[in-house]
Amino acid sequence: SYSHPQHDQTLFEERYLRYISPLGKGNFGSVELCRYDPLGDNTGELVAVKKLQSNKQSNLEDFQKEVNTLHVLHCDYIVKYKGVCYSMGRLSMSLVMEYLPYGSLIGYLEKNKHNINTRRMLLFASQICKGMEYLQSLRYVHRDLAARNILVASETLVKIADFGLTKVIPHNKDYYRVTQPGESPIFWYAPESITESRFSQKSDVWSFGVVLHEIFSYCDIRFNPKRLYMQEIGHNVLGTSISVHLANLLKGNWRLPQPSNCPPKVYVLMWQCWAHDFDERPYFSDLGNQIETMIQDERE
Ligand SMILES: COc1ccc(-c2cccc3nc(Nc4ccc(N5CCN(C)CC5)cc4)nn23)cc1
Repeated sequence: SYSHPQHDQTLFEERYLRYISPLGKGNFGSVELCRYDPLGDNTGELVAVKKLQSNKQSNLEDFQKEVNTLHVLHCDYIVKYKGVCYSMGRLSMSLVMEYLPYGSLIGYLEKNKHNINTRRMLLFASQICKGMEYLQSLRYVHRDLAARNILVASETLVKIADFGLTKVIPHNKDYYRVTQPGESPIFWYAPESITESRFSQKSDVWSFGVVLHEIFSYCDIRFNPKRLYMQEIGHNVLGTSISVHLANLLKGNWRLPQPSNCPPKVYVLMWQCWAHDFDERPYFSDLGNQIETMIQDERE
């Protein structure tokens, strides 16, 4: 049966949404930990609430698109959307999502690096692959796949979050061209995204390779992709923009170095994701199969 959009979205009443603490700043706003407590006795559930930063019309439209994107996604490896909360008489709105207690992958890996083995890192990588496979089955391109946007639900489960930059590929094309580059995470971008603002399932695969590098570097700030690229480009680049230097570096086949604790077979996987020609990059289904095989082989 046809579901009316406004009835389809679960409505959270602002008066029951109790603020607890800040969780972070995203693309279009801040995310806060709240308890939705209609009974007023602290038995309500903890939720992550993404507040729209400013009531600029453009942000509201983009935010509504993010809500519509998340609303249709149902996957164990994608952060669950719970509903919306209107405030200021529907002038402002917030996105209500499930709260994942362990936070982003960056903080988690840094804090727990000494008791996370290769097997667990491969498990997280395979879950991100499955989440991306699901996303692509709906013709979505995430465009901001990075460890900072992966959340940890438990010691054995991670989920993809932050769909602020996600786009749907039109049916007659296999890529999406962006007009407003905005604040671009170019160090996670494929070459064609840097030079032509071209985004596809294969540019998300490139970014996944960078996420693999982050995971096997335990998200150590010293080996952060931006830092490693800038060391190679040189910090005092003048004139031409950094993205031109980065595109040339990638064209010349320079890639992020093998992290110290990274098994050679995983570094080979990263290089598959970083093929300059996007047609040579594997699909997330191929990557998922290769990683599953590595997990079986991991005796640890
Ligand atoms: C970019 O900032 C964020 C922040 C939160 C979220 C988000 C969306 C949807 C669900 C969700 N669950 C959590 N959990 C969470 C838990 C702990 C922390 N940190 C605890 C330690 N603090 C020092 C930093 C925040 C951050 C997020 N965050 N979160 C997305 C992007």
